[in-house]
Amino acid sequence: MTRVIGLTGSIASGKSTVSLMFDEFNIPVIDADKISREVVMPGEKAYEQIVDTFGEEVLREDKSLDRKKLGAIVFKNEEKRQQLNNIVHPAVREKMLERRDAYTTSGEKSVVLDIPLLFESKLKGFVEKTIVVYVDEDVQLARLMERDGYSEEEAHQRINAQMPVKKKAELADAIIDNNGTRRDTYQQLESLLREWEVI
Ligand SMILES: CC(C)(COP(=O)(O)OP(=O)(O)OC[C@H]1O[C@@H](n2cnc3c(N)ncnc32)[C@H](O)[C@@H]1O)[C@@H](O)C(=O)NCCC(=O)NCCS
Ligand SMILES: Nc1ncnc2c1ncn2[C@@H]1O[C@H](COP(=O)(O)OP(=O)(O)OP(=O)(O)O)[C@@H](O)[C@H]1O
Repeated sequence: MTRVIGLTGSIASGKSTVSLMFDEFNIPVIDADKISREVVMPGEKAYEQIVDTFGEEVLREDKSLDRKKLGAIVFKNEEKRQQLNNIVHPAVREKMLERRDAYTTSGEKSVVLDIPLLFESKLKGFVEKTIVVYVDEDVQLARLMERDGYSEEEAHQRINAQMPVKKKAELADAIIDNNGTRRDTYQQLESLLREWEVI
């Protein structure tokens, strides 16, 4: 039986950083953010729906999606964000499940689903156990502003678009505290996977 683990956290809490660490244990990761980019490529159904809903002004000259522009619209306006979610999420869910099922069918020992909105979108049923990558809010804000060059206001808008990471930590089966060094984080992950007998 394949162990299906859900990995989540809040924006810039360190999901991708932890996600990469699973490579070292040869555990495959299905990345919802990555899939959400695939399903909005020109020609895809979700792409057409986004253009119909938000207009040509969210496109670049080459007709690909201008993610910065769309982000600036949806993180300022909850109703618009909901509209975008209603377009993108069903397509992401379908692809994620297809890939999860391919791993379970091929008899993989374990697989990780990296889903930023695991709790918000009520996807807990997709996985057996959940890990939340936790950081304190001041660390999260600083790392987000540093990584993406957002102003404090833009960074707050994005953080506020999700359930607070503290609340996610309360819902998790396990918490990885990513306030320290990457090495500290790696060690927590390794001991958790040993405890769960995944490695
Ligand atoms: C708005 C978009 C175009 C901005 O793209 P951009 O390249 O700037 O950001 P990216 O996709 O890398 O997302 C970065 C982080 O933002 C957060 N985030 C993204 N979308 C959302 C959302 N709808 N609600 C709350 N947080 C979100 C996540 O933590 C994600 O890891 C893009 O995020 C998007 O299409 N979002 C809707 C789909 C979605 O919910 N994706 C996240 C989970 S599948
Ligand atoms: N332990 C750490 N020490 C220092 N910097 C870190 C640490 N963990 C992550 N970072 C940095 O913080 C930023 C956010 O991390 P990461 O991209 O992994 O977050 P994320 O949760 O995947 O974000 P998103 O939700 O936007 O996809 C990155 O610039 C990353 O390099």
